Amino acid sequence: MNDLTGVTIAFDLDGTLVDSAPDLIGTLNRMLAIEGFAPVPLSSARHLVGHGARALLRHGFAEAGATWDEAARPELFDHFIADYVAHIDHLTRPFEGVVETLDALSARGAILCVATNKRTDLSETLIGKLDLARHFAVVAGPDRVSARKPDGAHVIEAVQLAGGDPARAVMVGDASTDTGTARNAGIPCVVCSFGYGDVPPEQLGGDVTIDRFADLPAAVDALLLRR
Ligand SMILES: O=C(O)COP(=O)(O)O
Ligand SMILES: [Mg+2]
Repeated sequence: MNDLTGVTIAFDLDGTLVDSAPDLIGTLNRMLAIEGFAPVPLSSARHLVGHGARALLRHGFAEAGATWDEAARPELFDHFIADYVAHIDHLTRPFEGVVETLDALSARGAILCVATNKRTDLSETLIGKLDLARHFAVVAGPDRVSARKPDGAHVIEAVQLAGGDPARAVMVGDASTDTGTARNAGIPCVVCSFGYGDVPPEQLGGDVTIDRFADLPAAVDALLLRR
């Protein structure tokens, strides 16, 4: 096993480290119920997670036949956040193998950080409640950096905040936002097929696809060898 000292691995959060769709869609469905609309099924709505809360609301409302008009009803967004915070870890769990794999990568010297389109405060709350905080040098939501994914600046600045070198970084994600970020930043990308991607994983434009989180170290080794 190679030494990973000097390598930084930047993780997407929703759909990559944690299976958070049940709680996010739960909040979406409680809001739809208040507005008098039927819930959207988890199976058809999970691919909406990964582009931030506003995108989830806009597309989730559309899927239910409702209209998300934040300009007319700004209180709805605050309601979404309050409801989500109240339920943030009810059903959400790390994907299988996450804790052991992060420990193994850290033990080999890698710096780990998070680059997510979920707001930093919500991300830190969730990561704390799931007892994952010790793994990460920094958790960077879009509000902690100068631009949000798929802008490459999001992952570059997250890696720098973690004390790492973007020239020796790898992105790990589940959606087009992540592969786009990696491409824009000029860093390689591992795609997690078990996440919330909206197209088949091999069409996302990543460098390696993994079907289990535990396969990540081998994927990182393969990418670093290729470089
Ligand atoms: O959609 C979100 O809330 C953020 O999702 P991400 O962690 O996949 O970037
Ligand atoms: Mg994601």
